[in-house]
Amino acid sequence: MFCNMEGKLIIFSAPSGAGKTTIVKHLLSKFPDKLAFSISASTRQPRTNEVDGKDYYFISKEAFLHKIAHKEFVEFEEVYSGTFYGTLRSEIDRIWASGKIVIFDIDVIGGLHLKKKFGKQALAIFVQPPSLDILIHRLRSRGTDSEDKLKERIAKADKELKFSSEFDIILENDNLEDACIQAEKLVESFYTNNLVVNE
Ligand SMILES: Nc1nc2c(ncn2[C@@H]2O[C@H](COP(=O)(O)OP(=O)(O)O)[C@@H](O)[C@H]2O)c(=O)[nH]1
Ligand SMILES: Nc1ncnc2c1ncn2[C@@H]1O[C@H](COP(=O)(O)OP(=O)(O)O)[C@@H](O)[C@H]1O
Repeated sequence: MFCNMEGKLIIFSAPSGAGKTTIVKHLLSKFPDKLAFSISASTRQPRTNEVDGKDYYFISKEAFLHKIAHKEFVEFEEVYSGTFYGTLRSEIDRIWASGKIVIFDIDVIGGLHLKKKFGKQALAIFVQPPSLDILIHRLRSRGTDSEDKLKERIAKADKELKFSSEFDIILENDNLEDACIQAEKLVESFYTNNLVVNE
């Protein structure tokens, strides 16, 4: 499928619990005419309040493998054992065709893949929690994961925190309001070409 290479992308990556979904949702409500969310495909079960076709395209593993075979993903990963997530090329095309910037909530390795693929078209932001302990506390308080799933997320988080320096920007998420204001400034600067990023 045709992929217009002129558009822009803003990537939010971080370990689970750092606050990227919260910040991305804030930005989408603040800039509805500028940004649109890349809805990933995922094989995980929807959480309460998550909507198919809004938060994710929740699909079976068979359907996911079919999409891999048909080269429908720009990137995909088995983020947690047995659970796949992927960015659909059709999402990027759809959003660029509407004249908006694509915004992503994606894991750290996936974020770095997108940055490598799109170079300076992409602003890659790493959301940094104040500490691993606080991140664990946020994950537990969110109350969406079983103890086993929490352990897997925490083990992965510890590794992912080491990749922060590979991103264009590190955004501290200690006080949520401050982080959202900072994120708004980054979006506006990137949108108006006042923030030049590396290849
Ligand atoms: N590589 C990749 N990761 C994704 C994609 N969509 C979501 N993720 C990431 O997969 C991880 C798990 O997401 P989720 O199950 O929603 O859990 P949460 O991060 O704990 O809220 C998170 O780091 C997401 O950002 C995608 O399309 N590709
Ligand atoms: N700065 C913050 N201070 C306290 N709690 C936060 C902050 N940012 C996010 N949270 C909360 O932490 C939990 C994890 O945030 P979430 O956005 O789901 O993270 P992620 O998408 O990175 O996994 C959520 O319950 C969210 O409301």
